[in-house]
Amino acid sequence: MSDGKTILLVEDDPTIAMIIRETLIDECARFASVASIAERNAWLADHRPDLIITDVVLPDGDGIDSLPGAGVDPETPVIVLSAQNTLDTAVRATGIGSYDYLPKPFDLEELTTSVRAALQRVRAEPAAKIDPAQADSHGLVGRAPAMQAVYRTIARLASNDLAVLILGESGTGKEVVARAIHATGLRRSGPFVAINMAAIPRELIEAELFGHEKGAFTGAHSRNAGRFEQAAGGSLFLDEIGDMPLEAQTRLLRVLQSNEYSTVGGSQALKANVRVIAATHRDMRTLVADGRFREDLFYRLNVIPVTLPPLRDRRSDIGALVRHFVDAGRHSGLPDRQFAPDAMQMLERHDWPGNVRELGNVVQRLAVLSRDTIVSVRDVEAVLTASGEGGLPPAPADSISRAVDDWAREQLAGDEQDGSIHSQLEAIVEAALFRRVLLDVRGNQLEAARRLGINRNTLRKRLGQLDIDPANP
Ligand SMILES: Nc1ncnc2c1ncn2[C@@H]1O[C@H](COP(=O)(O)OP(=O)(O)OP(=O)(O)O)[C@@H](O)[C@H]1O
Repeated sequence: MSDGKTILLVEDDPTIAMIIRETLIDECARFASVASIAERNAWLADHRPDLIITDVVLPDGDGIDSLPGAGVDPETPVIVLSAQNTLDTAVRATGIGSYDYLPKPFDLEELTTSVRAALQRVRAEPAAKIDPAQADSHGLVGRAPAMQAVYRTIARLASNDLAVLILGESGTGKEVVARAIHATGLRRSGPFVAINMAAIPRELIEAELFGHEKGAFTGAHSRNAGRFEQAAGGSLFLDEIGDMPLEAQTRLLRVLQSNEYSTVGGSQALKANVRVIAATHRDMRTLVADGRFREDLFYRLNVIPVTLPPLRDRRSDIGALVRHFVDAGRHSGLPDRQFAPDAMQMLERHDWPGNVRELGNVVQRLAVLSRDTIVSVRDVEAVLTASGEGGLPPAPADSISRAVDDWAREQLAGDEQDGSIHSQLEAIVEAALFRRVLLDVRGNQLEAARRLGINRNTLRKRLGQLDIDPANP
């Protein structure tokens, strides 16, 4: 028990108020409970609480927005309870300097832990003031419990400049979250600059990140600003950080440690003025264990990890996401659609290996393909099975390039580099492609060459080299 402490609860639901009182009565000397903003303000006129616990939606207004004018000592910790459960509420709660934000339904043990910490005044970092007009949900749709932890972390990141690592399967929304972290953070008036480590040839990564001087390497005809310079004052989003080559990792670590960098070919030390937000779909601990990612850089980036749950772990958000994608489609000219209840249930049951991105693609396809304004379960079934078991692959070109990347990594990790890696890959890819096309055209080489868009003689020669029998591929 914290001696002599007073807790004020602002909650209009009498049942919740009673449960909270029962839970916390032994944690304080005095427990006051009010049910509206007017009652709260009247109580505050005569008392000074050591902690305020407040609901957001109250009969006479918003429990967060009305608090700053209520004459409370700004140092008083506030715990916000809300069933609104959006990033907006989490961010606004942080904006008033609240101690904690607990989405409803909340866990009573969690509430007790939070209350004890607040009463001992182990305060969180001072919170940034968020302009309520700016605080929408920053493109993030969904209120499932699994997303609440994400919103709370984003809200806590708003008041500091720490590096962030966003983890999650492909298509779970890592880039949307990176943008939300930027948009709610201290650097929101600065630029948001993104760079994808997997999309840039390894020999160019350092020049892309740090810039280069004129003549630094062949083809460097003029000085070029790197992403660190472009993002100055803002946030730098390093997407697919797990794919960053080791040499670039070493440089990045040095920059994060010293806050200084120099351009490729330059000698002057420049000040790094960015918040680094990194993301990857890869398992970082495996990359570290395999020696493919520097452990010290991993720990430096992993101070505040944000782990995005796969869509199958937040199925209750699927309805809201479907609505969101239908609306987005409508704005870009697609027809408006409703979903029959069983059609929606089928979408909710699906496992979504490509996560939110795959759901977005499927919804937009359904909006186009469905003949009726109401999408039926048959429409959904047809689209989900269109590409065989497991539904639509999220992005075929993407999965091919990732498979190639994994394969190439293994080859390059081997001791022997005989310069045949390109021709080996070509043989693997061509053989698979030729076999599929030959099967499709029942061994007709002329037709196969036509579909492949290559010369018939070239095809015949390659089939010989690859030892493929066109009649029995
Ligand atoms: N919670 C969300 N609310 C609304 N849209 C979302 C949400 N999550 C993801 N999306 C949408 O899904 C698509 C994929 O999201 P995003 O590109 O952020 O995923 P990612 O995790 O970065 O994927 P990858 O690992 O393949 O780069 C985007 O169109 C994005 O707008």
